[in-house]
This record gives sequence, structure tokens and C-alpha cells, in this order.
Amino acid sequence: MSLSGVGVSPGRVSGPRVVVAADLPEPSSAPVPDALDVEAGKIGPAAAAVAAELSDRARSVSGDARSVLETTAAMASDPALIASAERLVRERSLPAPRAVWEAAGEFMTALRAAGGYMAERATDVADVRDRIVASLLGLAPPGVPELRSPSVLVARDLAPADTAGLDPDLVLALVTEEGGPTSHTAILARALGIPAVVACAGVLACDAPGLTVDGSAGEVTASDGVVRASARKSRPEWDGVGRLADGHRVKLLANVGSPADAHAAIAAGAEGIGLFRTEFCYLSAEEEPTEAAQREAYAAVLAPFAGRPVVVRTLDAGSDKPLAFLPMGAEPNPALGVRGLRIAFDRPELLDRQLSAITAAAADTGVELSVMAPMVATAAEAAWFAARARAAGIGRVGVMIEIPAAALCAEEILAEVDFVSLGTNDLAQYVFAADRQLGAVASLNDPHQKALLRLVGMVAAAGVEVGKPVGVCGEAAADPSLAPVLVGAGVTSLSMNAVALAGVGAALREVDLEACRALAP
Ligand SMILES: C=C(OP(=O)(O)O)C(=O)O
Ligand SMILES: [Mg+2]
Repeated sequence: MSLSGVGVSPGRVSGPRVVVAADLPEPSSAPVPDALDVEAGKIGPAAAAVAAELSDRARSVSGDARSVLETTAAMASDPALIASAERLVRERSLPAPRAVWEAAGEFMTALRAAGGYMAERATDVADVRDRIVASLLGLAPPGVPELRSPSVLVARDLAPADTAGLDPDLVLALVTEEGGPTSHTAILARALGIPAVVACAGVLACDAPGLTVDGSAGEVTASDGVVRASARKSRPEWDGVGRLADGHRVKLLANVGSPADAHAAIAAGAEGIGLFRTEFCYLSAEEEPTEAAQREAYAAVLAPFAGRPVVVRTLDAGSDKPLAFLPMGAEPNPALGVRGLRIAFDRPELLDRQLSAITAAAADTGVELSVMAPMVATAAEAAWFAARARAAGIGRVGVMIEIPAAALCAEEILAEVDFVSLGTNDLAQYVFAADRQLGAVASLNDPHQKALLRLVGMVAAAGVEVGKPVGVCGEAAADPSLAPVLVGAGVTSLSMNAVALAGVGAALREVDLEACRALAP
């Protein structure tokens, strides 16, 4: 068997195949005709089996992981949960899986209503619920399985929170049926240094014991399941200063979302942060973090960059990065819906709290702060954001250009702000009308596309005209073959994951500005 997809994170490895089970369907509530005691009697043993499995796993680990698993095991055998589910079977003739689903749902509602620490526990109850329901239905529990040895993970797609939690020591490679080169699964896999292939149709149907994954070529082949890894390519030489062969300066910055990313970026020579995705701090949060908690979380990411320029982006929640505390309701087209800055239009206090936490974190850490907003469509939106950011005491304010309308009106937008940063991931998605999470249209989300580069050129030219900086912080900036094209168009900084910095830095040293300009699409 040999399959091809889109290689999004380099490296060639082989290892045993482990499949991430799909989400559970909501269990049927069709009434059980009789033998209610027998039906109710299934719940206790299923819960006990789940608790035993979790306790067993707890014994094989230590520290925080152990106490989390022990607490979850205790929740699974909670007599109140079991009794409540059994009662639902007897009183409403519900099948056992449905009764567990509803009983856990009542617990979760009560925990969320209690708020604070209790609300955070609702996610654990959902985890326990899914495990017991899966056990009753004879299915694998959903989500990323606990890996005990290095494996190749196969999934339809992963949520950003799941990908961010992957352990690069245990996940040899990641292969998904869905996702494109700019999906957050791909971005996070690259940042973690995990070889990955996305848009790999047919991989879920493969039942070989193992897979060989080539994250550069995008090839996936069946293997015997034995672990083999090729030596990692050494990084090109780069001295940490972004400049062309003729000395023309281009700031090379990092995209970060966690303290670990920030430390990796400093170690890789980043001159500053070009994109701090603040929503990545809250992918698993049930409630809006307080201003004090935000200040602390942002400071932990910014601290390694004391004295350097950083661009903090306000929350880009919604669509492919849902945050539980900002539910959007069901939208037919979430990528075209209420996401990014749009969320703040009817919740301005949410934005103000975040701006004030960011300002405080910048003061705590001594960084040179700039703040920008995601998903800005018009100059009026840019002006609205800039006014709020300036009122919060922020001196340098920008917006992302990631909607075609914003690219077309870059001049008007630049009149309202101090800088712009091109989000080529979303810009490609909207220019080509091609969902960045969908494997079937992955090739349209390739940042080498002429139409995308022409829009980038228009925005960069507007920046040159008015003398304001235009950066790129989408995945296009991380591609050593595209970096000279972007610089030739007039882009003044490139921001990327830490792993990409040296390759881009070295590629820029090979060319001068004239050669870059000649590459215009
Ligand atoms: C950098 C971008 O933002 P995100 O990937 O977080 O949507 C982009 O859209 O290019
Ligand atoms: Mg974006």
C-alpha cells in the first residue's frame, strides 16, 4: 500500500499505527422495551472497567499525569453518577449509553453553573462519559489514545487542542485524511517537529500494522510496525540576523503560542515575536480567564523576549479554533462567520480586558510591544480596533490582512494603523474559496499560488508607498523558496515557527534585493 497526501512537516519515520477514534455519535434514546434492571445493571460494570483501566494507566506514570488519571478514575466510579444513570434507565426506559450521557450532562451543567475550578472539571466529566458510553457500545473511546510507546498517529483530523498536546517523544509522525498545508494541525505539527502528512485520502482504511511516513514527499506506505527513524537533517547555518546578500534588512521573527514555543524561538535566533497567537493559551479553557490570569499567561510567553519587539495578536477564536468560553452557536460556514475581531464587536469589554492584560504583561517583561487584531475586513474595523488599543495605552497598533477585502483596501487600512501583517493562511483560504481544513482542496492552499502572491504584492506596495511596515506571519513566510519573493514585493519582516528560521535566514543570504524584485509574480 502506498498513499500520497500533502507533506507538511519534514522527516521520514516508520512505526506502529495507532488510530485516533472518531467522536462518539450521541447515543440513541429509543426506549428499552423491557428488562430494565438488566439494562441498568450494565452501567456499574462498564464504569468499573473504565475506572480500572485509568487506574492501571495512572500506576505507569508519575507526577501530574498520575494525579490527573487517578482523579479521572475516581470520577468514572463515582456512585452518584452511576446511580443517577441507573435511575434514568428505570424511570424513563432509556438505554444504558443514553442514560450515562444524560446523567453526565446534568453533572456538567451543575459544574459549569458553579464556575471557577468546578467549571473546569466539566471537561473531565465529558471525558469519563465518553469512555463509559464507548465501553457500553463496544467502541474505542474517542480522542487521542494514551500512547505507551512511540507510534504513528492516524486521524481524520485533530482539533488544535489535541495537536498542541501531542508528545513529540511518543508521536513519531502524524497522518490525517483531512487538513491542508495551512490547517492548524499542520502548523502545530511543524512547531513540534513531528513529521506529518495531511490530506492523505484512504489512510484510515489502511489496516497494516505500521506505517512509513515521509513528511517531505507526502508519502505514506504500509510497514511492519517496527520503529525506524532517519537521522534528522542538520539545520543550515544562520547567525540570527535577517538580511540579504547585499545587507538589506528583513526582520526574522517567530510565531509562538506557548512558553515552550517562545524558548524554542529564542534558541533558534528569532529577533522578536511576529505573531503571538493568544488563543492557543486557552484552547482547553472552559471560562474566560481573568485579567490577572491572562497577564500571567502572556508574561510567561513574552519573558524570553525582554528588550525585543513582539507582536501580540488579540484572540482569534471561532471557526477552526473554537474556545469553549466563546460559543458561537451553530453556523453554516464558520470560516465565514463570527471569528477573530468580529467576536469583539458585541463584546468590547472582552477585548478591553485582554488589551489591559497584554499591556500589563508587556510592562512586567520589558518587551517592545505591538498589538494587532485578526480577521479585519475594512478600514472602519481597523480604526475601531486601533482606537480601543490606543485607549489601553498601546503605542504601536496593527491589524492582520487575511481577508481579500482588506488586502484590496490596504492603503486605507494603513492610514488607520502603524503596521499590517499578512496572514497568508486565511488569505489563501478566502482568495481561493478553499477551506484550509479540507484535504480535498489542499492544493489550492499552497502559498506559491500566483493570485495569492499578487495580493501580497499589492499590500506590500501600499506599505512602501506610505512608509509603514508590512510583515508576513502566515506559513508562506516559513518557506525558504518564497521568502525572497515576499521580500522582493516589499515585505519588511517574516514571522514563522522556530524550526523554519535558520532555513529562511540562510536562503535570504543567497540573494540580493534586485534578484528578489525580479521574482515578482
Ligand atoms: C497567520 C495566520 O493566522 P492563523 O493561522 O492563526 O489563522 C494566517 O491566517 O495566515
Ligand atoms: Mg488567520
